[in-house]
Order: sequence, then C-alpha cells, then structure tokens
Amino acid sequence: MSVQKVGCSRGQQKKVNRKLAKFQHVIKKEAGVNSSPIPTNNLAICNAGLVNGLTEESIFEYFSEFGPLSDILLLPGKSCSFLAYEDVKCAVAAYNALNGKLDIAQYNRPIYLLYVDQLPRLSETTIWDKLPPGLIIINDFISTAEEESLLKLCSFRDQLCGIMKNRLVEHFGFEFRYDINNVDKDKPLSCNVPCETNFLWARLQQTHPEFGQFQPDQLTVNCYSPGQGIPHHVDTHSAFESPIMCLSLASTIVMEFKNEGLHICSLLPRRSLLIMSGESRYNWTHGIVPRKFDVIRNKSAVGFTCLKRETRISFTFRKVLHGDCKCSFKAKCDQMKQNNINGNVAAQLEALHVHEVYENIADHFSDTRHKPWPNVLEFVQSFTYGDILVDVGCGNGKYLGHNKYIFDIGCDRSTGLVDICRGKKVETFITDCLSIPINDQYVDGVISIAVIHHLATEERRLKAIKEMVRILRIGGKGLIYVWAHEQIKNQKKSSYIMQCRKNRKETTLKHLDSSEGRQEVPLPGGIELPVHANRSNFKASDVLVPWKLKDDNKTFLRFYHVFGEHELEKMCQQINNIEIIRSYYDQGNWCISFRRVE
Ligand SMILES: O=C(O)CCC(=O)C(=O)O
Ligand SMILES: [Fe+2]
Ligand SMILES: [Zn+2]
Repeated sequence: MSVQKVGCSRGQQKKVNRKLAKFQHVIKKEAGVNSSPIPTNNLAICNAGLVNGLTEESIFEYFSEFGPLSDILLLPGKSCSFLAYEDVKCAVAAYNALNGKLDIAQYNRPIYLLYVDQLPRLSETTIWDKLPPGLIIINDFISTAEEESLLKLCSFRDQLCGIMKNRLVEHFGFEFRYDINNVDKDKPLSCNVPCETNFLWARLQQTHPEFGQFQPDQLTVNCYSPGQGIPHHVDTHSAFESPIMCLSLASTIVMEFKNEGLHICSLLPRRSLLIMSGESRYNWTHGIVPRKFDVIRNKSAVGFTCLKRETRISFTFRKVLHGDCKCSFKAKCDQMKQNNINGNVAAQLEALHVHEVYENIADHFSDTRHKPWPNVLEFVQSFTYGDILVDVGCGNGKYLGHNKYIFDIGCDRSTGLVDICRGKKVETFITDCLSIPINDQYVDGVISIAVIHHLATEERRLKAIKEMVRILRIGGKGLIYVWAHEQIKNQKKSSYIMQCRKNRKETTLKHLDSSEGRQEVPLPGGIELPVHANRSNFKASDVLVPWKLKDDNKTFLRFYHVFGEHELEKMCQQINNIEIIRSYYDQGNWCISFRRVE
C-alpha cells in the first residue's frame, strides 16, 4: 500500500508517512473503510473525532475554504471523522494544505488525512427518530423562570445527599437505596416531595389527562457534571408504580433506551419532561453514557454532530408501590422473580442454599448454638413418663436430653449435624422433614424449631407441618418456631439483632457481618433474591442470609422465608385436625403450639 506524499521536509515526511501507515489500520478497524492510494472526493481525519471534542462546525470552518463540502460525518465514540467534497480537486487542495499541519481540535497535535473509497456506513442498530412504546417527551414543559426556582429546591447539602461514583443525588419523600435498589417503604423521610412541584401535575393534566392522577411521593434529584452518567437500569418494579417522570434542568442530554437488541438514543432537551409508562417504564432500560459531549443527529438527519454537556440536574418523580407489581413484563420484574419459586425450583434452591450450606457450616454452626430458648424448654419439659418426642430438624440437638422421663429423638437433613448429635450421645436419624419415616399417630410430641422457614414455597412449608401432624397421636402436642419478618417489635429489638453484637465481641464470630444487596450467584430457575444484611430488619420475605465461616473467609448464603405476623397461624388454621393452643412472638420468631384433635 502506498502512502500519499505530503509537502514538507524529508525527515518530517518520513514521520508523517509512518503515522499514515498506522492510521490506515485505525480507520479500517474503527470505521470499516479503506484508504485509497489515489486521490478521491472523500477524506478521513484519522486522529480527530467526537471523542476528542471535534465538532461538525469546526470541520466546516477549516475545510470549506477549499470548496463545497457534500458531507461531514462524525462517529459516536470514535476518534476519527470523515468529510466529502463535491469535487476531487478540492479534496486534493485540502489534503495538501492541511495534512500533518493543522491543529483542528486545538489539542496541540496536527491532524492526519487519508483519501478513502467511501464514507463509512452508520450502524443500523442505533435508532434516533423513534421512541420506546409508552415514552413521551414534552419539550419546553417549564419556563426558564420556573427552571430557576425549581433548581433552588435542591440543596445537595443535607445528610441525604450521597456522593455517588457518578453523580450527586438527593432524595425527598423516601430515600432510594442503591444498595438494595429499593426504598424503605415503612421509613418515609422527614422531607416530603416539595409542594412547589405541584404545578407540574396540574399543567400535565391539561395536555395529558391520562396522567392527571399522577401524584408522586418520591423525588430523586440527580446532578450530573459533564462526563458523568447513570448506568443502564429499569427502575425497580417492586419499588415504584408507573408512570415515572423526569424533568431535565440546566442542560440538554442524550438518554439511551435499550430492549432486546434495540438501542434508541433520544435527546432530552433542557426544560423538557420525560414520561416513562407502560412498556418503556417496565421493559426498557434507560441510561446516560458518561461523557462530556453528546452525539446528536444533524437536522438534515445525515451524520452527527456533538453537543457540549453542561451540568445537568434532573428531577425524577415517582410513586412508591404498595403491594405487588402487577406488570406483564416478567423478564425485567424483580417482584416476579422473587415470587416465581415453583416446587421444582424450590427443591433445587433448598439443596444448594440450605442443605449444602449446613453440610459446610455444621461445626461452626453448632459452636454458636448452645442455649435452649426457655419457652421451647418449657414445652419439652411438659411431657411426662414414657412420652415419645420427636425434634424435626434438631440441628446440633440442643433440645434433646432435657427431660429424663421421656424418649426423645431428633432428626435432621444434615449429615454433619446428625454426626455432632451422635457425638453427644443423643438419638438422631437423617431424614427430610417433608417425609418422616415414622408411622401415623405414633408420637406424643413434636417440635420443629427454626426449620420450616428454610422451605422455599408455602406449599412445601404446609406439607412439612402436615407431616408433623401426621405422626402425632390424637391429643399429642406440637410446637413450631419460624423466623419472623419483624425483628423489631413494640420498639424492642429481637435477640437476633441484639445478640449479634454481643456474640461478635465475646466469641469474635465473623459470620454475622455482611452487607446487603442482590445475590450475585445465579439461582435455580433464574430467580433473584435479595441478600439480607445481618443485624438488620428484613426487607423482603424470601431472602438469602449470609453465613461467614470462622476460619476461612468463605461466605455461604442460606435461603430463608421469614414469616409475617399471623402467617404461620393462618397456615395452621388450614389444617383441620389440629387446634392451636398458643400463638406468640418469641425472640424474633413466630411460634405456634397446637394439639392434634382427630
Ligand atoms: O437523570 C435522569 O433523567 C434519570 C434518573 C434515573 O433514571 C433514576 O434516578 O432512576
Ligand atoms: Fe431510572
Ligand atoms: Zn414488574
């Protein structure tokens, strides 16, 4: 391949030729075009483009003096750009005058030019003229005076203004927590959505009555300096209703929307209102690429130019969702993923995130389980001469051997834990609580402490209770403990929340330390579950609770379904042949004692 001659000294010429030889490969790789050994109408500017701040205007300014231009093409994310002259003579004149000399982008470097066969073809995957379904942009929604007064509402001063990696944020009404991608629905902030924003909804009612009912109770103010952005995301379904409204203040910006290979770029002009509803709210991601310039389509719809970003402030107005998300966009619905545990997935989830975990942590777990809970002990001691008592899911056997008049026997799913029991000389066998190898109506008592919350569907939890009832003789008694969703009750923290600190000090147990978030390991059936932060109140009913092993740094995630108030009671009420003796809350657990009646 030959390289075009440049009018300069021999030494300089050599240097230029070396550079041009390199740039032939760059433009081929970046834009898919071939350089031409003979002059053509088309020139590539090899080392200046949108990424280093080149604008269509400056190309026009420098190159049009050699003759009329027929095209200018700047490419998103590229450091090369292209132009075409109507006449090849003009291209030659520009080439000879500017190659290796002109500092077009004002960054103290000369530009390098190559003749090319043709201008690159634009990627067809990015769409500019359409909007995702359900998305509306209302230009000039507010005046400049209104923009100014709205900007005064955000202070970025108080403690709720978090400094994020990418931008400044401030929340009103409810804090949006980026660690759990949700809001604490039972913890509203003291500062409501400012009433100075109410005029927006009255105005919207006039032109878009379908959104007339919109009354947000949550506002997130984002402040983006040039160069900052927000990663692609769907606003958490379980957190907010539809629609979501974003007001753009102080700078125009390009927002991108993506869904199944489609990629739409759209301009959010300063003072415009963006409305995301329906599919655009639930099924498309939105994001802002962190950059200092936005690439926007020319008015002629041929080629692009770039627009310098200013600091942009956006007001995102949302309404907190109470209850479940009812959308029909399963793939993007966090709620659906949480609720989507079917029987098959449940068994796999329990195998991986209950059984396997207990096998791995058995010794360490056992070291932390010594003291029997008094109410359970009292129940165990209520049995008399010759009674048979079974502890379903006996763990390390801490409730066995406390009543010398009875025959008590434990069972557990974990080989490791049953081994520990054997070492203590208490009777145990290995079984699954869903099918206990004991005849119907055989025993006088059954206890199951902190076990059935490890079952992943209500159906399986109910089956486990029915299995305990099955082996109980008529008149026999049972006791069930499950972990409660409510760990702080009547302003009192449960022993779980309290104990953790104590344990940490006394025995330097590290397993209770963790931070909350979404699980990163893939779960069976593609479900997603939040990872619970130990020592905190539960944010969801189905969660993964971390267990950090004492000796190595390994963390295991145990599945839990934490029970809401009355949930266990309601399940027991579905079982005809029992009568509830006592239903109570004990140390962060919901508890039921019952009697078999027929
Ligand atoms: O800045 C914006 O317009 C969008 C902000 C956003 O998407 C969010 O906070 O969820
Ligand atoms: Fe968002
Ligand atoms: Zn949803």
